[in-house]
Amino acid sequence: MKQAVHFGAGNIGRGFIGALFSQSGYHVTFVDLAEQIINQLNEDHSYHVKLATDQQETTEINNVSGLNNMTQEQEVIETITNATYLTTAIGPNILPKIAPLIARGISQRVQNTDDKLYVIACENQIGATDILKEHILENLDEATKEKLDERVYFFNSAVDRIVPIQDNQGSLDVLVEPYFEWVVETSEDIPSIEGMTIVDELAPFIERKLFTVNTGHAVIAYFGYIAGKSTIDQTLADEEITSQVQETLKETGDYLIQQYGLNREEHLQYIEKIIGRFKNPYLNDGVTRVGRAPMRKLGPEDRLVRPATEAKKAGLSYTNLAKAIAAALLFDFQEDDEAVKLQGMIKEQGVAKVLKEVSGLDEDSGITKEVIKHYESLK
Ligand SMILES: NC(=O)c1ccc[n+]([C@@H]2O[C@H](COP(=O)([O-])OP(=O)(O)OC[C@H]3O[C@@H](n4cnc5c(N)ncnc54)[C@H](O)[C@@H]3O)[C@@H](O)[C@H]2O)c1
Ligand SMILES: O=P(O)(O)OC[C@@H](O)[C@@H](O)[C@H](O)[C@H](O)CO
Repeated sequence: MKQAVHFGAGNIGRGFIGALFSQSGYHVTFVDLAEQIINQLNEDHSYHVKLATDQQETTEINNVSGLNNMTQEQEVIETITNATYLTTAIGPNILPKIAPLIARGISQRVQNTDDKLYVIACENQIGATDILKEHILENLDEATKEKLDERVYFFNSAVDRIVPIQDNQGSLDVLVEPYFEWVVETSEDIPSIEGMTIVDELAPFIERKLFTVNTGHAVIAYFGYIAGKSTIDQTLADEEITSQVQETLKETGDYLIQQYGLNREEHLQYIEKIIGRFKNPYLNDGVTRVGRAPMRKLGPEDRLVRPATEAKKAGLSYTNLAKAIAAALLFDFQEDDEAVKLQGMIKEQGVAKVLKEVSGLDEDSGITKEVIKHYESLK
């Protein structure tokens, strides 16, 4: 049986990427440090993906197993040696941590076989596979690096499916929204995977996704949090916040339309479809999940700051994006390590210095001034 090894047996791992490999006839080995999930995968060898709809249509996912990357390094290396695909959905900040083990797997593999391995990071981050590749290369010797050509391929991708935190302790089953899109950038003729879309150029797809789905989501999460809401769909019942989302997505939309020559009508329909997805009442998706890791989300290339800087460069409006950045700076959820750290930094250094350090924005830039104005009125 063809083999896929997937790092991150969490919501997207089990609920989307791993499920597509299994449905395409692969055995999927999930690699994770969550001992309970790994044990259960090895006991059950299957789980269910349930759609967040009225009917809860359910698909059984088979041929799955698990390995713990902390305690079963040698087994992970063996699995990489035999795999066709190596994917991740583990969180952008974790990629540097898993790269050394992947590098060891690749080193052993290229000694043993000329078969091709396709590496794809499925994270909400522009160029995530390129970043993972850099970390892997740092851990390879020159002889191995020379053997990568035509043996190990690295493809960037964009991944879209809302999978909330699961409310079913002790079960591997995953509730997911019906919609999904997995776009992979390559010109190679690669083994086909059900549900994977191949494109020559990823930039318009990942930017459209990140700066519409994830920007919109972040706006709802941060304004919802401030308003004391607990879920995304509940927050959208607030008309003021819904209109804030629409105004912000008009700003990212104007940038995307100009940058990629998108059709305005089609893009407006894309926005409406996404807002419809956010309203799904069966998902029960928490504002604290969607707002998680605010320092990552305030990064210079991420969903709030990048469209604001691009809009500014293009002479377009960015005031609603600045307001969303201000709302993100007020996300003080105590169970989120980045939120706690960010609040400490703001207290110590003030907003302008934090925006410089976290978002790469100059202290006297127009965006920083606009963010501070909104921050003062929101707090
Ligand atoms: N959930 C979604 O709606 C969604 C949609 C699209 C993309 N994504 C992206 O997919 C990625 C994963 O998100 P998720 O929602 O599935 O998160 P998640 O927390 O459900 O899953 C992450 C998994 O990684 C594991 N992990 C963390 N650190 C690890 C380490 N050092 N070694 C091994 N395993 C480790 C965790 O135990 C967990 O099982 C993120 O980049 C996210 O942005 C998520
Ligand atoms: O995963 P994050 O933390 O980058 O972003 C939170 C959500 O916006 C995200 O997980 C979406 O649900 C997902 O990107 C939908 O495709």
